[in-house]
Amino acid sequence: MSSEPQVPRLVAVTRPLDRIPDIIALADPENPLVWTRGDRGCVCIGETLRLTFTGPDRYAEAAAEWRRIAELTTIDDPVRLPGTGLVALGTFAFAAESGTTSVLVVPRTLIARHRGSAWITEIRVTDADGAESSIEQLAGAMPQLPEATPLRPWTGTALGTRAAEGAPGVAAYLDGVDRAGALIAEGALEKVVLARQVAGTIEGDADLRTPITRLAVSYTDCWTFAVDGLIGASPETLVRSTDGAVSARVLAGTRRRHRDDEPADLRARNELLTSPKEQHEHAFAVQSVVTALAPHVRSLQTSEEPFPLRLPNVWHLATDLGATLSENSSALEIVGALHPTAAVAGTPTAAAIAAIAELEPFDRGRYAGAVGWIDAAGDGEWVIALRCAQVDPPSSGERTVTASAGGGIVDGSNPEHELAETVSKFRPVTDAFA
Ligand SMILES: C=C(O[C@H]1C=CC=C(C(=O)O)[C@@H]1O)C(=O)O
Repeated sequence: MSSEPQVPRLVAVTRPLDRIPDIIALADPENPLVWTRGDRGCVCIGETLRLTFTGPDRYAEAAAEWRRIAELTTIDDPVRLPGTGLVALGTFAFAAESGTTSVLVVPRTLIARHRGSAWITEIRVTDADGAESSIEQLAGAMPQLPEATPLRPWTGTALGTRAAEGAPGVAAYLDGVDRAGALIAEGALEKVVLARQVAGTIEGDADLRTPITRLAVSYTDCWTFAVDGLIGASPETLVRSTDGAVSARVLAGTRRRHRDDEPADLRARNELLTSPKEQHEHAFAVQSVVTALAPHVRSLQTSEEPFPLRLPNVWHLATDLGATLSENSSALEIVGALHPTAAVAGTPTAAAIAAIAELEPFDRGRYAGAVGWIDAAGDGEWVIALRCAQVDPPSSGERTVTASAGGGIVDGSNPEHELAETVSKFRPVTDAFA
């Protein structure tokens, strides 16, 4: 259900910057809003609008509301690059019945770079912000690049040992994988993705730019994000949509990296590429994306066979997809059509979701949902919220950090191996918050 029954009228002004900003350094240390990969990305300072959504129609309602807002927004944007003009960042809950809200945040100030170009965007509500309300006034008072505040020392936390409240411990997770295997053997479903959660605490005023920087520096093939307390670095692109061109990267199938032992690392890679079980698990994920994307696109092409994607912690089987939009769908509408893919739910989808509800006795929150951004044209980039943790607001001088990781269970999955795989998948977050 939408929290904003009346459609606000916004103004957005973008101007080029003559200096390339350090995106992460400019983020609010305690409430960072960041989206970055390599020489691209943005940081947002302040909020002009926050839209919240819950329930089974959260993606569709967000997409419809964004369309209405974008139509009514006055934009002054001479830069005209992906992500200039009006933009919102968002993070969505995995499950329809989740107690966690899904949000779209329209920033007050957005500072971004795209390779050698950089810009600043200011966004306001026209009829609520007094002197700043008209586009002329906003354009006449554009701020310069702000100075970053100094980084505060990081004290860290040992994430990874304590199960999150209400989440299964190691024994319960192993039992869940066993029971999933039994459901698959009975023919109730073919694949289900089971996750577990671990928790830790950080100081209430911890400077979150440290874990974000660590993720961005180490996971250069991933999108590093910080949206409404959800912080992570995801390798899996749900959809990237630019001027009618759509792309996606599907991942499923994993082996731990052996970074200190090259022969063992190559063996792990080759095992992954030749394992019928991993190929099978991967094929379900690709099929789910192709089926969901097909009605919205034409000329859908995929890489011929899965390729090995090397990340610092794991190898993944990966398939890249490209297509052309056949209708005027926005990135959020495509996200709604794709979620949840078999990389995070299973096959068939409904049976997998039911099995997750039965075998995973906790709310995934935004883990395995979508996180990304959208602009006024409906273009954007959305990834699956993997390799991430939710940082709660401070309470009694501390903030709880809850990290989630899971893996696909198919016929022949071994519970101990699945457990080890979750440990490898937690590593980006446990290292970042260490
Ligand atoms: C569910 C997760 O990863 C998915 C993405 C890549 C590989 C996966 C796998 O091999 O099971 C999972 O489908 C996770 O990281 O929590």
